[in-house]
Amino acid sequence: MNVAGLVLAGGRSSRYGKQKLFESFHGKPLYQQSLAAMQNAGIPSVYIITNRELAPVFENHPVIIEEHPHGGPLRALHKAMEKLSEERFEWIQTLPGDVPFVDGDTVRNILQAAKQHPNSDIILPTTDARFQPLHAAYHMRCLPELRELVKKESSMKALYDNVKTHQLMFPANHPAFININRPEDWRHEP
Ligand SMILES: Nc1nc2c(ncn2[C@@H]2O[C@H](COP(=O)(O)OP(=O)(O)OP(=O)(O)O)[C@@H](O)[C@H]2O)c(=O)[nH]1
Repeated sequence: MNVAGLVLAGGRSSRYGKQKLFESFHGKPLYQQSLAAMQNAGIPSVYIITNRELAPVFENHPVIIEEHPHGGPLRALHKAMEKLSEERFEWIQTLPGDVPFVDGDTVRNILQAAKQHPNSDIILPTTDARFQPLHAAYHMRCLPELRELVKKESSMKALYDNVKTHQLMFPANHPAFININRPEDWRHEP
């Protein structure tokens, strides 16, 4: 299976008060936990999608730059899929960049489900009855639907409602899905 990793790293961090992705966690910028999780899961090609303003900070890493900053995850996924559609990839595995406890096993489980359900278009993790579309695997077959939804300014939910989505259940309170929105969220270490 040919998989590209994609770390979503172009948010505003308005609730955090400054860019949370570069906060130090275990001596490294927070977003690097997501890169490490992808690499530990055996994904050799991992891209960061971000905007023009933040891009220079990721200087040593392959970056995809959005034309319109802060367009949200659906637009970011669309941009990355267009960009990578000429390459050999079948799936794009996404991760947000603000998840300190994400790990390779979680990503490996999602990709295992992709192998077991080859006709699915999305492997959508679900925990505590909540969908986790920023931690999902998207088959390249989603591209035509993504093009339509971006024109309509739809949300991520519209995508997983409109294509063949396989839900993958994770236990409640799974640490890989804890994200940092505000400075006080660091208190909730698992
Ligand atoms: N590339 C890209 N990443 C995004 C975008 N919006 C959010 N993200 C990323 O998605 C993850 C979750 O983001 P959120 O916490 O929902 O949004 P945020 O804009 O970072 O923060 P708030 O302004 O507080 O909502 C983070 O890693 C963000 O950097 C976007 O428009 N483009």
